[in-house]
Amino acid sequence: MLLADQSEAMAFLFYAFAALAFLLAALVHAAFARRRNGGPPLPPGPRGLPLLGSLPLLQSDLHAHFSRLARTHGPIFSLRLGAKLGVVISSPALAREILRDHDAAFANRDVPASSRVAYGGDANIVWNPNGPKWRMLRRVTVREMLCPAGLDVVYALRRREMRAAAANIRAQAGTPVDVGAEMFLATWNTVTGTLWGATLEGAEVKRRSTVGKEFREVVAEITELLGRPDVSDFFPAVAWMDLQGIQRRMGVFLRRFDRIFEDIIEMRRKKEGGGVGEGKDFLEFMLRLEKEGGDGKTPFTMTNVKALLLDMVVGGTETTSNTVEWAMAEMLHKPEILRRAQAEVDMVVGPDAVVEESHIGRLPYLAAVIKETLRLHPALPLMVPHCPSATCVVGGYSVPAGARVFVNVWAIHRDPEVWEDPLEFRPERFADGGDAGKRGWDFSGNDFRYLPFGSGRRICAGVAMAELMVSYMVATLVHSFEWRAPEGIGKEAADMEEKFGIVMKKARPLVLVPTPRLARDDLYL
Ligand code: HEM
Repeated sequence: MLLADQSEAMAFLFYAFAALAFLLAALVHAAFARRRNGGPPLPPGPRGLPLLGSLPLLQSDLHAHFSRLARTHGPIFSLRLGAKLGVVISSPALAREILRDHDAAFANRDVPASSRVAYGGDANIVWNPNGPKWRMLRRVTVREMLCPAGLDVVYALRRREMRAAAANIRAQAGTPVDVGAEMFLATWNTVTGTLWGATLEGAEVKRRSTVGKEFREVVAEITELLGRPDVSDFFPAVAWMDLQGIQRRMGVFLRRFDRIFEDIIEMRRKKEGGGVGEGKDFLEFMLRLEKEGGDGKTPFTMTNVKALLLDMVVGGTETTSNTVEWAMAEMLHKPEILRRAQAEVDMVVGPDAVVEESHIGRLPYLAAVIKETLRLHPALPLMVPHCPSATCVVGGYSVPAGARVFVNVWAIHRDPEVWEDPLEFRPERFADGGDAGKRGWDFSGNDFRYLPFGSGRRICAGVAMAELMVSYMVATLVHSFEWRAPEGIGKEAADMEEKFGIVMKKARPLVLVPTPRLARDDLYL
């Protein structure tokens, strides 16, 4: 239960102040009622409790909970969350209406109170409304950092980090290794290296893992808080009280990142003798843009610099490393898939060489493994909620402006109407002969039955980087090592329980024992 972990005092305060919000809720209700009289009805849905609606009834596995509700109420349903209306979409046809037919209206966000703590909530890409500012932030980020050409420039950095990760795992051969933690560190170093050209200080093995763990925990906390329904969002009148303490906790984590960003910017400025140099990394580019005051049409401030850094380190790290962790967990359960992936990489790379990014295009089975992983374990199971700027008709129902719209991509990816044996991990469906393979389903979001990165204007800005990093990491892990469960634990080492957050993770970390399988030891250096 959402509110089960609140202290009694908090609960008392909440119910006391909820009364204040009653008036607001009544007004909203009246507005909805007027709309019902004038146009199509609101989507059906659970009745919920007076005033609070379904808020206290939400379950912590929100994606699965919504999926269960869809079975009763249909592929579009609404639920009252305090003074706000939530709408949940669980079918490809309706996702298409939202993300293609009404893309302009739905390409907006309902900024959570916890995100306003971060640079006001509208200085970055993720939470900016569809408009010139968002377009500019997204354009410069993709053009300068995340497009294939921008990524090519920093291949050496990705290679160095991947080799360091392989060496680090090699050093732990025969002992249990936390696969997600290793991959997080590699991703973190790659993303921050691409942003400001630096890896974490103190690269010796011990230091590497402690620092990686520290940041992983912070990012995981942030994405968990972002996924948690917050009373402040549903009763704006009492938002200032921060009854669940979500804004306060978010503030602590964000101040930590802010200090890191300030230090890095300061160091960069000192290095350049007070000015901004001609360097090639993304920070350098942003500092120049900030100095020029923007692109001539839209201003670009220091707050934007830091907010974009935050977007990248929060949006680009855990999403990627969790996907690798799920892929490895699935393969532990199906050794024949691991064997087939290894055979493919062995054939292309050979046993006395290491995987390079240039090999990836020649690994179609590995690509199918990754697509299948993202089908069953989409990193953002409810995407980032959308919010229509105007009332739209979807599936014959009114979706009012300002509603919080969840596209349940997790449910769509497990829909038996779309997928044969939907709960089976079967990469073959994405390989050449498979149904999804024949249909050419990829990450572009053009087919609404498969959209792990979203679709339309708000599609993930980092698709190219994510695909590259996940493929490179999984290829390296399966090529360089044999993997088995730790002694006495068996396949429980890779139990598949999920922990919901805006980014979904494994409830328990995947811990496996690696054995080197490359021909020579020096290949791990
Ligand atoms: C496997 C890895 C990843 C997955 C599955 C993923 C998936 C997604 C999804 C589903 C969205 C929301 C789309 C929507 O709301 O319609 C999103 C947004 C976003 N992602 Fe990713 N992502 C991944 C990695 C990355 C990386 C590596 C970066 C950058 C370094 C990144 C940057 C962003 C940004 C900036 C947005 C916000 C886009 C906007 O609101 O305009 N993501 N991602």
